[in-house]
This record gives sequence, C-alpha cells and structure tokens, in this order.
Amino acid sequence: MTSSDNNTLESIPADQQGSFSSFLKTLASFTGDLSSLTCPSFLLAPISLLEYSSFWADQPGLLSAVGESDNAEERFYAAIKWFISSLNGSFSSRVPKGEWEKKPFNPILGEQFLCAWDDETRIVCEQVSHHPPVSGFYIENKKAGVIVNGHDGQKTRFSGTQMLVDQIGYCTLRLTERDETYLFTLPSVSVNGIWYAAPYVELYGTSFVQSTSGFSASIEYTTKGWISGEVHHFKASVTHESLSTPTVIEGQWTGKSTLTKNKKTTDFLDLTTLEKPKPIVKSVEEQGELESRRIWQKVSDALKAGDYATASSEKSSIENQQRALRKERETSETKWVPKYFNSVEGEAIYGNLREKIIAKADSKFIDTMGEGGWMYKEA
Ligand SMILES: CC(C)CCC[C@@H](C)[C@H]1CC[C@H]2[C@@H]3CC=C4C[C@@H](O)CC[C@]4(C)[C@H]3CC[C@]12C
Repeated sequence: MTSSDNNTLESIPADQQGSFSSFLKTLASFTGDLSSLTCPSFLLAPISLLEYSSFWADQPGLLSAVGESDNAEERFYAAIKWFISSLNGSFSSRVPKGEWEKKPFNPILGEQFLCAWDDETRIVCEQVSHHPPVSGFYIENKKAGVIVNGHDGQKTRFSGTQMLVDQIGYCTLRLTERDETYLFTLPSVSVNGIWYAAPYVELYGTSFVQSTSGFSASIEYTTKGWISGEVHHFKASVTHESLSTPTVIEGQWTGKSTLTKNKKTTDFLDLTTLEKPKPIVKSVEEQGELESRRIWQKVSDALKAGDYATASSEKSSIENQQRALRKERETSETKWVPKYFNSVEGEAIYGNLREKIIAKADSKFIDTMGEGGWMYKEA
C-alpha cells in the first residue's frame, strides 16, 4: 500500500480495506467485459445494470414530443433534446446527490425489467445475451406514435487510473405516423476517481444522429480542461442540405444548453428545472421470476443493510444457478432465445441510416456500433 492509498481508505469500511487494495491491483491487468470485474461489496450498487436501460425514458415528455411539430427540422431538434435528457438520466441524475458511482449487478440471461409512466410510455428491457453481456430495450408511447428500439453492451479497459468504457450498440427512434426514423450512436464513458474510492463518470468521444428526413448531427463530448472548460459539455453540429451553415447546439448534457442558427442564439434545454416523472414498477411480489428486482431482491436488501456477507453469498447462489442452467443447455443442446427480442440484421432496424453516418464517422464508430441488432418481437 502506498501513502496515497492511506488517506483514501478512510471512507472505506474497516473490514473491506484489504479487499479494496487487492481490487485495485487487479485493475491494471483487467480487460474484457464488466461481468468479469469483481468489486468489493461496498462498491456495489443495489440495482441491476439492466435497469439502467430504462433511463432512455428519463423524460418521457420529451420523447413523446419528438413527433409533434409538422416541421422536420423542429422534429430533429426535439429528437436531440430527448437524447440529451436520456444521457443526463443514464449518466448523471441517476446517482443520488452526494454519492459516488457504484457497480451495478451483472444481469442474468433473460432478466427482464419492465416499467411504465403515467403518460402511457412503457419500456421493456431484457438481457438478450450473456457472453458478451447485451441488453435490449424497447420504449413505446402509442398515443404519441413514438417507438424506440435499441441494444447496449460495454467493452471496458483500464488506462492509467481511468476505466474506459465503449458502449457497443445503438438505438433507433421511429415516428410511426410520419414514417420517420432516427439512428443514434452512443458516446464513450470514462470512470474516474476509482483509486480514491470515489468513482464518477464522464462522457467523451463523438456520437452521431441520422434521420431519414436528411438531418444529421455529430455530437462531441468534452470535459473540464479540454475545449470548453466546463464539465459534461457537449457540442452538436447539425447539418442538412437546407442549412447554409450548421446549427450548433451546445452546453451541458446535465444542465443548460443553447441553439445557435444563423448567428442567432436561443435557449435550447434546461435539465435543471425539468422534474423527473416517476417510473411505475410492479412490486416485487407481483413480478415474474425473471424480473430484475425479484431476482436481486435478497442481494439488494442485504447491501442496503450493510450485510455484505449475506449479499455476497446470495449473489454467488444466483451465479451458481446460472452456471448450472448454462451447463444444462449445453448438454441438451438447447438454444436459448429471448422472450421479447429477435436477433436481426441491423438493416432491418435502421435501413440505410448507418451508411449515411459511415461517410462522416471514424473507424471507432464502426467498431462500437456493430452490425447486428435486437428487434422487439411485436414491433
Ligand atoms: C467501483 C467502480 C469500478 C465502479 C465502476 C462502475 C461502472 C461499471 C459503471 C459506472 C457507470 C455505468 C454506466 C452508466 C450508464 C450506462 C447507460 C446504460 O444505457 C447502459 C449501461 C451504462 C453504460 C453503465 C455501464 C456500467 C458503468 C460504466
């Protein structure tokens, strides 16, 4: 242990300091998927990673507003608003004030997370693959004529003291009444502060948006000390054949942003004043056996109570059961299929939108977006 470890360890439960220092030692050589990263219990979040996909609907009001305008340009800006709000939900507002980032549970194969909002938005998430871990998600608001279909996995590596996470996957938004589709790719994530037992997340890199209406955007993510000097900064450059110069939308993906078109700047979005509507989730008693909170209930309760021994034995028992099921499938040569999603060629989901992005994107984009997809069965 070095002296710098000493002052960080103060905030760590006394009985876990040893496991924290050996955890740090494993990080340097870690590569691969998150499910193989074993964390000390005090760094575990009492929630399944699958639930994180529901933050795509963090602001269901912004989602159902995408199709409202009869003007394609306005709709495109509305789509960006929704996307930025879902980044805030996924990467920032999710973490309770004053708390650090923690590692959520690795979803088991076929795990489901279902929830709905008062405005009739509903979401279905399912763990569609275990190796590598992939979550499929589907959001719909029939009344508003909006459907979101996507999937997300993570490729993780360590660089110095940072954990770098490429999000593998993409999502599409379809306006059913207008026959208009948007393809969104996902930004990269870095987790900092792990060495001080104070992990927090930042976004970096570039993500792309392409609509069948011909509008497209590249969104760059930067943070303090880089270009803008502000944390959680994004800058989207929107182009279309009808625009003589790109429209620029920039600000914080956790807060305020502005839109500048033809040198005129107007307010775009203010996430600090938007209230988060409460998702409605069935009580654990009413949930099916494969639903997240039911599967993880015992582990989650134990973690919340600080009973790490029980948390870890309950977690092992779930993992052992999963190993047994996998073996059983291998022996009987049965192929597992998801309940809600079909594995399809990407084109079935995004048509030719990917090709349009490729013209502007770098090779990292090709790697992280991948080609196949998971389509909701009733869609
Ligand atoms: C103690 C340390 C090691 C904790 C590490 C926490 C890591 C594993 C956590 C922190 C933030 C998390 C990310 C936060 C939000 C999202 C968006 C969601 O749509 C897919 C999962 C994804 C991409 C998470 C993956 C796991 C993640 C990167």
